[in-house]
Amino acid sequence: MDIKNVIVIGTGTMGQGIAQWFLQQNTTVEMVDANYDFALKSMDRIHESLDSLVAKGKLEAALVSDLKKKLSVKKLEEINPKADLVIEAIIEDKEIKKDLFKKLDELMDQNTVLASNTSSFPITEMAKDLSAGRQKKFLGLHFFNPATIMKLVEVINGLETDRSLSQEILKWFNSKGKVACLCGDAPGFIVNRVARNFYGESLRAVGHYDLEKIKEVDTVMREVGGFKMGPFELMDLIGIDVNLSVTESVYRAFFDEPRFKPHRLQKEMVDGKRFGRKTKKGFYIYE
Ligand SMILES: C[C@H](O)CC(=O)SCCNC(=O)CCNC(=O)[C@H](O)C(C)(C)COP(=O)(O)OP(=O)(O)OC[C@H]1O[C@@H](n2cnc3c(N)ncnc32)[C@H](O)[C@@H]1OP(=O)(O)O
Repeated sequence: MDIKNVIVIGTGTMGQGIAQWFLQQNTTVEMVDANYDFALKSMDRIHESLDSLVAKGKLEAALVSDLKKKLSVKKLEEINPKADLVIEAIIEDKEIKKDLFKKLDELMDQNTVLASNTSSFPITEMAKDLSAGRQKKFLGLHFFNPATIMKLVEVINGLETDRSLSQEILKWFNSKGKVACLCGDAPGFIVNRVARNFYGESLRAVGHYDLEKIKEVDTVMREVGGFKMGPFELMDLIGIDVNLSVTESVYRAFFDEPRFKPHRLQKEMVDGKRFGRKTKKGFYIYE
């Protein structure tokens, strides 16, 4: 199989990274966002990112000029109905995602594959209101931030997903340098489930906002634990708001299992609009 045309819906941090990664595979990418101007800004940021790869000598200027022509911003009703793949990377709200997929089910050709980049919602449940044919062509494709760099892609089958399709997609990603792995359709899949305790225990260890303790935990996990980033640095990268909604969703999906319980400090940070790097203020301040 080959993926030549992709539509990415939702152009926040993840959607933007996913769109850029596909573009760099020479795929035609259409970006859609409920806020059209925001999508245009995301396209500008992809252009800037590609230009910086040219400046670093990692990509040829001529190639980047060709790639930019393959990237566009569209309204939902204008997208190519025959695209190979649509990836949804919108807000982590199950009902909003399900409504979008119902619209896409009608809009898109029967051969188009629909995928969700959900961090935590079960794929079978997301697919259940779609037509029987589409349920076979619906799966989870979960990328990691920054999507242009992080190799892992979790591939998740719903109960009805055509197994040969997910195997083909898995092979396609691996042939493009990603490390794709098949995960069970369990809340949080693999990484976001295991990582709940990385964040949760760290939050419980500091208890309340205390920058010195936060730095201490991060330093220990990075320098001694061998993690690329400490838990608080990583929450700032992912977005503390995004991380809280993933925590709440995993917690609820496991019937309020105490080990996945969100921490009050996460909520306090979100209430204070300290979302992390994207607002220049999270556990750390970014000038
Ligand atoms: C919530 C979701 O459902 C799931 C998730 O996304 S969970 C989060 C998963 N992500 C992680 O665990 C990230 C862990 N951190 C890392 O891997 C690394 O620290 C990192 C890749 C972010 C940065 O790498 P590091 O070597 O520490 O720093 P640095 O030297 O500044 O950057 C390395 C390269 O990454 C690039 N980079 C850094 N941050 C970036 C970002 N946010 N976006 C795009 N590129 C970035 C840099 O430009 C640099 O590129 P270059 O080699 O061409 O110069």
